[in-house]
Amino acid sequence: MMVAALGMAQLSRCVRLLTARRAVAPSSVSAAEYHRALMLDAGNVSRVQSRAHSVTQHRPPGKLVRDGEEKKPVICVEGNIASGKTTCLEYFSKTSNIEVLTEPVSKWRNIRGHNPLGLMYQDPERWGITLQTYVQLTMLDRHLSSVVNSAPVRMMERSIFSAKYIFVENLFRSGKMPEVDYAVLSEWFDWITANISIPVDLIVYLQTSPQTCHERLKQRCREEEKVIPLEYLESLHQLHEDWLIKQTLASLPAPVLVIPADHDLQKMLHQYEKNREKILATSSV
Ligand SMILES: Nc1ncnc2c1ncn2[C@@H]1O[C@H](COP(=O)(O)OP(=O)(O)O)[C@@H](O)[C@H]1O
Ligand SMILES: Cc1cn([C@H]2C[C@H](O)[C@@H](COP(=O)(O)O)O2)c(=O)[nH]c1=O
Repeated sequence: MMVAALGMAQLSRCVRLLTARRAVAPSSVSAAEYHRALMLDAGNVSRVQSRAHSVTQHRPPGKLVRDGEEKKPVICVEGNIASGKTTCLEYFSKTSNIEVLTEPVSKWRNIRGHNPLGLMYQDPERWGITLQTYVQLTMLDRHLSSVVNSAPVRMMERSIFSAKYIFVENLFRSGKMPEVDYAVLSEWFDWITANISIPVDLIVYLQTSPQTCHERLKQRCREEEKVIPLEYLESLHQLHEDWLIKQTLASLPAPVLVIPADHDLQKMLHQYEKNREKILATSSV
């Protein structure tokens, strides 16, 4: 469908589709078109913050590469807890032909009958390393996962980079992760990123206020997260800003497109439409 012409009625329908989680017939966009458009677009996307990593760097020499890796562009959607990442991914998956990889939260809540996510929130000093080791493994697995369909673009929820730069960093800086745990996780992370090719072509940052996330988090009511205070979201927010806006925290694996995301759902869908070209770099979706 030509989404550029999407009207209010269609947007409302998309809101209903998101709620109902029904499938919509995919449309087509080629990977070659995506690459070309993304390269051409680089100069005139005003809110793309930097271009630290080019789409041509899919196979850096000397790194391990997953068998049969395709040069399918990878977009990572980043943002605070409950900022609307899943909702964003669902919207694009229902209105365009993309492969969507959501965060493996269900694994973090249940590994062989244990719940490392819940344990971490109960006692971060003891269980932070346990959760973050598993997050790092499962996120790496997501990055390296085989292409599951013929969609020319892959959209992922978060990345191995935000797990490290935001969550591990926050645990350590807040004094809730012992230095030795942080050192072990950092060594693992450095080894992985030095030796394994983890291509990311664009980061979409859903920029919210911590207050908005706190409201949405309470509304979502995930059992483990009931203990999260506003201050925790404020710390995570600051790290996101340092990493993706100020670019003082750590290197960026890809350019950043910032989407203000405090708005209600209807307005967010407008925002996604406004940014569709920049995100998917095609007009044929
Ligand atoms: N723009 C929005 N306005 C109000 N509520 C929203 C909006 N986007 C998402 N939500 C709701 O907020 C909660 C968190 O959204 P979700 O997409 O799961 O966030 P994330 O994946 O970033 O944690 C969910 O209950 C979702 O329905
Ligand atoms: C990546 C990552 C996540 N978490 C926690 C934070 C949240 O409670 C969930 C993810 O939920 P979201 O709604 O998708 O934001 O997992 C964590 O503690 N450590 C991490 O590295």
